[in-house]
Amino acid sequence: QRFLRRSSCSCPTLPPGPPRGFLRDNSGDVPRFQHWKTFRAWNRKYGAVISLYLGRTPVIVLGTVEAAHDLLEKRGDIYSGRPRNIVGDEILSGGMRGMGMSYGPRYRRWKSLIQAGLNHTATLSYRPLQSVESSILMRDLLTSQNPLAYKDHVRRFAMSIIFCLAYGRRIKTLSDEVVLQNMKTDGYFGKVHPGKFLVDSWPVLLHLPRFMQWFRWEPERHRALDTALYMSVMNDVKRQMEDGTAQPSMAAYSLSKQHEFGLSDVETAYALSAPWAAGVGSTTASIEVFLLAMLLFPAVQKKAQEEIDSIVGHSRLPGFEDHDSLPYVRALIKEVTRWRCIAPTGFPHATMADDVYQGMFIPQGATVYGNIYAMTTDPAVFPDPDEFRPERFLETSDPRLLSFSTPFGFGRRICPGQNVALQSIFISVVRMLWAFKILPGTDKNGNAIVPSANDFTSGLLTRPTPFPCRFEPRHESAAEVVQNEAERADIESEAWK
Ligand code: HEM
Repeated sequence: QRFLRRSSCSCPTLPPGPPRGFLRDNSGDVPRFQHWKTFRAWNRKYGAVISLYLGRTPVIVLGTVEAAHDLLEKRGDIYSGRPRNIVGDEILSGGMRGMGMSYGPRYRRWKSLIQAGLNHTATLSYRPLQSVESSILMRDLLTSQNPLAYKDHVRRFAMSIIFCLAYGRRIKTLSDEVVLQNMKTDGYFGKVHPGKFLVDSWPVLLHLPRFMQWFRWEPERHRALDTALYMSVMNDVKRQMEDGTAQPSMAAYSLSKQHEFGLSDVETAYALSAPWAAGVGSTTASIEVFLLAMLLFPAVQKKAQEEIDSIVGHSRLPGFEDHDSLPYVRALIKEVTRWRCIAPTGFPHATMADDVYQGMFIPQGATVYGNIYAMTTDPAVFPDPDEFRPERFLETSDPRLLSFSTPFGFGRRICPGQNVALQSIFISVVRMLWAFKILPGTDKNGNAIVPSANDFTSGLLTRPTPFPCRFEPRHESAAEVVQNEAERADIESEAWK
């Protein structure tokens, strides 16, 4: 009612957008598959700030970095909420997953634990761990015969880093019981998006007698499983702390300071699961995007390898100490995160008060998407956006490119794990480039299977659909150095047993 009145008087009106359909609802116009493409088309047609309705909720989509900066960053006091997600956040997660929490005291308590584990100094301290895991990844890639096996190796690499920094223990194989349990959680969580359940559109159903609230049954069963898993991995650390065998980890630190964070046991357990929930799929998908780009743009692969050879030579693996001497590789990684961003609409923010921007009314309770996909493919900022061209980040003085972090979101909700992610990506990417010719798989006649640049999954996160990829040692010493480094890593990794 309020929104209708606003838009039909002389007060500022909602931003322009696609024509409202039946009951003013645009849900039918938003495809289930890769909805970000439609959002981008609307941003191009109607402007940098557009509005639509999903059910009864006004939705604002921001299509340029400037608009995202003006609103999500500069007006963070208004734009840092999250939309209500009854099934996903309230029923399935008991309101304990920080990513879905609205901005307020509970979120800030959660965030202080996350910051303690992912701040700049903590992130630098994970480099030895990331180095060890990447050495093991290199051996996995060198020795595996199956051209699709890299997916599991990369996933194990990303998972083990996150699990170690959160709980101080490695994941040696994807058949680890904790991983198998977690797959059930992840699988279900991925399916719980707002709009799927009637109660998200009709919260009045929450007034039904509880035994009649059929929509609770399945998520509540999953919540019990998730809680048991998160508590059990945290309690393992508690026991190790009592025995004096605990490794430094986010869990050990936050348990030792639990009263300062002001979180209960179960809230702490859920907070510790956040890197796991947000950091594994995203890092894995980014490394897959890197591999896809290397198959499709072999000249870029070669140029990066030449840079690495000139700085590192052939007798040792590159490491973090080489980071600052490899500008092309650094630009290549930025381009990986831009060329095919893996969180195309970010995670939705929500407004906590009414606002007016450039004469347009943005109501309290609106869902606000930063359209990362539109921003990272804007030809005015990134000419020929489908081209994978690291040079665009080197031959520029445009501040938007020099401090490029768009793929990680905006303002107070910006990804707190971005530096952990970038370190994992750097160390794996630079070592793969050093050691291997990254080549397409071949069919039974020996012809290269060139993957599509556009075949991606849909969801909150997107990743390339699987494509075969081969890893061929680039020079005489590569295999030997990889094997030796992996043996050393086996010994060093004992620290995180
Ligand atoms: C390349 C890899 C990654 C990408 C592209 C990425 C991207 C994002 C994006 C777009 C958001 C939403 C920001 C917003 O609301 O504006 C986000 C949030 C978040 N990310 Fe990441 N992320 C990555 C890796 C990681 C890693 C490795 C971790 C943990 C170690 C992590 C932890 C989180 C958490 C906890 C949030 C929620 C923050 C909040 O709601 O306040 N992410 N990420």
